[in-house]
Amino acid sequence: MLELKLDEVTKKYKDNIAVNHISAAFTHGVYGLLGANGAGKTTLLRLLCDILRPDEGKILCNGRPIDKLGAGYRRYMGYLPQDFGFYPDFTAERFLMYMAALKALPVSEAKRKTQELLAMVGLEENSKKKIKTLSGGMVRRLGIAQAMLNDPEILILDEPTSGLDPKERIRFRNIISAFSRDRIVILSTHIVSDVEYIADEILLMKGGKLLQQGSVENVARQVQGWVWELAADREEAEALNRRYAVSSLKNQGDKTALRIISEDCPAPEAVSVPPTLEDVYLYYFREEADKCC
Ligand SMILES: Nc1ncnc2c1ncn2[C@@H]1O[C@H](COP(=O)(O)OP(=O)(O)OP(=O)(O)O)[C@@H](O)[C@H]1O
Repeated sequence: MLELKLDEVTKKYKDNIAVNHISAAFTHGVYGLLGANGAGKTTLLRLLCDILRPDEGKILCNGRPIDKLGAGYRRYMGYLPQDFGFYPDFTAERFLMYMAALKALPVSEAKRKTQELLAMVGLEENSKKKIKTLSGGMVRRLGIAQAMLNDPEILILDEPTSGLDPKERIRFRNIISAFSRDRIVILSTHIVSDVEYIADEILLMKGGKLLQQGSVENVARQVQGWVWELAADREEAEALNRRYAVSSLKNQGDKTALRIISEDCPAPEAVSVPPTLEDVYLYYFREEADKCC
């Protein structure tokens, strides 16, 4: 079984520590790298792909440093960068054939894989269209397909679901779940629901550090006893919203239903409820959530 290991890996951009002494291990399954903008996700994924080299620490594949494995390691690897480059005048099909050639696939296999992947990501009807005429979601799906051309043992996807509509997100989840059997899939996102249902493990990153790693249930357990629900009148709801991290707020007649993350009980009528991954995310990233919403 393949094992990828990060051992105290650090990467700096001048004085900015983008990845700060991260240790983690990956065997087969889906790993969801979750963090707000600037958490260091892209840098970590680029390190795992051997595009960047760590300033400190080691990355090992089956016990061997990946920089020593070189091309041998990259053969194992499929990568979808955050902004993947393509030729806008190529058709989807031609682009996949071209990428297959870069990955040194024999022509007959490239043809077979191209058709198989176009069908898998739901682009067969658009295969002869130029990429510049495809929607953002379709281009993203094409990016996912190109990352899978060489049947990689390690698939690394940077924000694969950005630009996908809800239907495309579900299709993506199903593709990844099926693909991840016996392989390592690591994907980054700041959208909790994208990884909540498919990730075997969650890695929560903030400020270059790994805050948590574990199953969805175990990570969610970090805020066990700190998630509360209550119904309040409008004025009280507004006051609670200013004071606490509120993960949901719904109007229900003349009352407002709130879900609050707080180490202390926010109001006598509040009831403790089981935590979700979304609650954990809000607990750790409240400032970021406040900034963006
Ligand atoms: N090439 C670079 N040169 C200098 N600083 C960089 C570079 N790339 C990233 N950074 C900085 O490193 C930190 C981590 O960035 P990174 O892109 O890895 O985070 P991220 O979690 O992927 O964020 P996002 O979701 O916005 O892509 C940020 O402070 C960012 O500004």
